[in-house]
Amino acid sequence: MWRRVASVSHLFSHSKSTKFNQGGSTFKIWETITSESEIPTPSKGSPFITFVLGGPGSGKGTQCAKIVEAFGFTHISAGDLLRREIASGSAYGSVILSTIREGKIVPSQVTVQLIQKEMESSDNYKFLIDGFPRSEENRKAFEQTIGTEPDVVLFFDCPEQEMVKRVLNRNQGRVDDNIDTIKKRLEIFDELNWPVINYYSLRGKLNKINAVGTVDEIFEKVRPIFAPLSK
Ligand SMILES: Nc1ncnc2c1ncn2[C@@H]1O[C@H](COP(=O)(O)OP(=O)(O)O)[C@@H](O)[C@H]1O
Ligand SMILES: O=c1ccn([C@@H]2O[C@H](COP(=O)(O)OP(=O)(O)O)[C@@H](O)[C@H]2O)c(=O)[nH]1
Ligand SMILES: [Mg+2]
Repeated sequence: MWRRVASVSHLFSHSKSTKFNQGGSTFKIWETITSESEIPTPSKGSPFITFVLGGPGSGKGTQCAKIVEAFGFTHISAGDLLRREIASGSAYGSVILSTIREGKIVPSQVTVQLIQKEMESSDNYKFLIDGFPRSEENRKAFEQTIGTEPDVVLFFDCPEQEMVKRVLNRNQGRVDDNIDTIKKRLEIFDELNWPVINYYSLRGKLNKINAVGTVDEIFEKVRPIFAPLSK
């Protein structure tokens, strides 16, 4: 089993920043330019962790599938783990279901434990953690339990109108893909996910990707970030 010995700090250089306003505060997001020399060499002795952030319907899961195919990551979708937990009839099932139905965030302890189990049972060392952390509390709980920070953070930046349209057309029979829950999820995203995005931006780890366009067009913006990694 892998265990990270020391955390890798700044992996990317930054060339350009954009300022924006959110909830009355000004945030700065770095547009990241990557180059081969800036990517750490992952080794089988320690995990290489990518957090994949973005609002509901921004295309996280879709792009994760492309990254898995091209770069051999193991995809861990926090939402899928929680849905699997409901389906398995676990003791937490009913709490998770009502939380998801209300568009709220499941207690960190539950989600982190599921992610940890998934990581530890994998033979791979390259992980895409999709849809997590959704709050600062999530982020801190992961760091404390797993004992490391992510190596790379992707943020799929998508206008609300486009996210709503995509979620309403998703057709996966999810209890939370209806207009009322989507509104709630977007509110929670604005309130709790932006601080996480800002945190990684300040730490120089954020890769903001414009999530409007075709799936392939967006993947062409993702590919250079991982290009130095072999499959
Ligand atoms: N670039 C895109 N353009 C249009 N539709 C997309 C795009 N990427 C994903 N979708 C569709 O939008 C819906 C939400 O995508 P998904 O990957 O599940 O997003 P997320 O995991 O961020 O909620 C899915 O039905 C998916 O097929
Ligand atoms: O770390 C997580 C991930 C998901 N969720 C819950 O699961 C729902 C669906 O998450 P998922 O990532 O599958 O949704 P997506 O953003 O992909 O539409 C969220 O709205 C939350 O209620 C959560 O509580 N914690
Ligand atoms: Mg998803």
